[in-house]
Amino acid sequence: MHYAVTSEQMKALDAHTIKDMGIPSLVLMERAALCTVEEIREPLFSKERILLVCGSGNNGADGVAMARILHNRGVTAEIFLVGNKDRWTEEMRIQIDIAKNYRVPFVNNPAWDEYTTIVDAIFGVGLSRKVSGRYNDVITSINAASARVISVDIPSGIHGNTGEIMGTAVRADKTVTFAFPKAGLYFYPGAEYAGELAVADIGIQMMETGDTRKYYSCMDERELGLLPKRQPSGNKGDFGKVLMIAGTKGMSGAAFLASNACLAAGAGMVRIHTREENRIILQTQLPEAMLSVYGEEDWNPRAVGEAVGWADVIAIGPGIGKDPMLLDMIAWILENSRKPMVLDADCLNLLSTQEELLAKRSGPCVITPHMGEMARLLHTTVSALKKEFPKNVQAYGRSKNLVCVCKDARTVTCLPDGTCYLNLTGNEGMATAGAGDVLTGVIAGLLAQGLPAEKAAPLGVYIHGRAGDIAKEKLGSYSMLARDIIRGLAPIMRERG
Ligand SMILES: NC(=O)C1=CN([C@@H]2O[C@H](COP(=O)(O)OP(=O)(O)OC[C@H]3O[C@@H](n4cnc5c(N)ncnc54)[C@H](O)[C@@H]3O)[C@@H](O)[C@H]2O)[C@@H](O)CC1
Ligand SMILES: [K+]
Repeated sequence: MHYAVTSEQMKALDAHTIKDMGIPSLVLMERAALCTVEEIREPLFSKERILLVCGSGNNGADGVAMARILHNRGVTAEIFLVGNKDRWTEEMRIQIDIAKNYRVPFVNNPAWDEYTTIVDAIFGVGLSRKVSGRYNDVITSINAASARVISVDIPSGIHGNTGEIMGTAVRADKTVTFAFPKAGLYFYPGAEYAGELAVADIGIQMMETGDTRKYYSCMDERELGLLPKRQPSGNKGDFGKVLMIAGTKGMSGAAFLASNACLAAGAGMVRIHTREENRIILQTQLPEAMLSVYGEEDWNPRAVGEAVGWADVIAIGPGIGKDPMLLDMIAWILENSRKPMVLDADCLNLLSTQEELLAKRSGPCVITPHMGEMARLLHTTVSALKKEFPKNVQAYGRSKNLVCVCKDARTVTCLPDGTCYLNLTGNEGMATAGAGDVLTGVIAGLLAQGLPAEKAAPLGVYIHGRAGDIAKEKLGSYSMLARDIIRGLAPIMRERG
C-alpha cells in the first residue's frame, strides 16, 4: 500500500522536512532536479535540445536547477521564464543566479518545434487559481509542439487535489512527482494528462506521528496477502455462505453475475433468493448456487428468515428492481440480522426513500453506490457530489457507520473511521452492464471468507479492477463483458493459492 496526498498535505510535509528536520529547501530541490533529470535521461543523448519552461515559484526553480544540471552534462538546455519576476521565490532567485554563473542559455521567444523535449515547470502544488492569459498561451504552445513533454511534480494546470483542469493544462508524456503521488495525478482527467508517472524519493518522509488516515490509501499487489489462506482441511462451510438477494423479472443476469463472482472470489456456498420467474434460468446457468424464490406480490418472512439464518453474509440489490414490497423485506432484514451485509443498486435506491432504515442495522455493512446512487443517498445532484468529492462520501460513511464504496472511474472506499481508499486498478472497459453486480459478488465473497468489511471492500474493489484489467488485455475495452471480469478473477486469486 502507498499513500497519495493533497497539495496542502504535500506543502506541510515539505515544511516539516525543512523546518523540523533541518534539510534545507535547496537540498530537497537539488535532489528533485537530479531525480527528474535521471528519469528523463532515457533516451537522452547529446543531440537532444531541451526547453525548460519555468514559472516563478519553486516548481519553476526545479526547472532552472534541471537546466543547469543538463547544461553541465553537455546537453543543450534552454530556460524560458514565464513567471513574473516580482513573484520569484527565494529559491528561484538563487537558482537563476547559479544558472547565470554557469552560462545556461535563456530564451525569450522559443521556437517551439525545434526542441526534442519540453520540461513543464510552470506550476506545481502551488497552483491556486484558474490558468489564463500568457500562461494559457504558453501551455497551448507546449501541447501543440511535437516534442515529448515531461512535467515536473504535476502537469501545470492540473489541480493537485481533484485532478480537474484549471482552465488549461499541460498534456505530459511523463510526470515525475516528488515524495508522494498527488491525488490530482490519480483522479481523472489529471491521471490522463500526467502520462507515465514516476515517483521520486527526494528525502521527504511521512511524519512519524502523523495520522495516516488523512491521506488517501492506495492498495497494490501486496494487499493480496490479506486474502485468507484456504486451509487444506477446510470444507465449504468454512469459506462462508452468502445469501444473494437479487434479480427481479427480466433481470436474472444481475443475480447470475453477482453470484458467479461471489463463488469465483472464493465463497463456499451461495444461495440466490430471487423472483420465481428466474428459477429455471438461474438453476441452469449456475448450478453451483442454491436457489429460493419469492412471488410477485409478496415475500414470505418465514422463508426469508430461514435463508438469513442460514447465511454468514447477506448481499442485497443486483437487479432487484424498485418494487415497494421489497423495501418491506429489506427493512425486515436490516432490523433482524446483525450479519455482514453488502447493499447495492436498487436496494440503495429503495433505502434512499427511507433513510432511517439504514440506522436500524447493527452489523457490519458495505454499500456500493455508483455516483448517481450516491447522489440520491445524499439527496443531492451528481455535479454537487463531485464538487465536495470525496469528503461527502467520507462524511456519509462516518455518520451511518458503514463502509461506503463510491464507484466511478476512480472508485473510493470510505471507512467509518474516515480512512479513504483510492483505487488505481480497472479501466474504461469496465463501464459495461453488470460490472457493478460482479463487484458486489466479489466483496460478499471476501466477507464470507472472514475478512472484515473495512478490508473486504477496498480489497474487493482492487481485485475487481485487476480482473477487469486482465479482461481488457485479452479482449480490449470495447468487447469485454461483465462475465469476462469474472474470468479475470482466477489469475489474481491464484496468486494466493
Ligand atoms: N522546498 C520545497 O518547498 C520544495 C518544493 N518543490 C517544488 O516546488 C513546488 C511548489 O512550489 P511553490 O509552492 O512555490 O508553488 P508553484 O511553483 O507550484 O507555483 C506558485 C507560483 O505560481 C503562481 N500561481 C499559482 N496559480 C497561478 C495561476 N493560475 N496563474 C498564474 N500564476 C499562478 C503563484 O502566485 C506562485 O507565484 C512543488 O510542486 C515542487 O515542484 C521541490 O523542489 C521540492 C522541495
Ligand atoms: K509542473
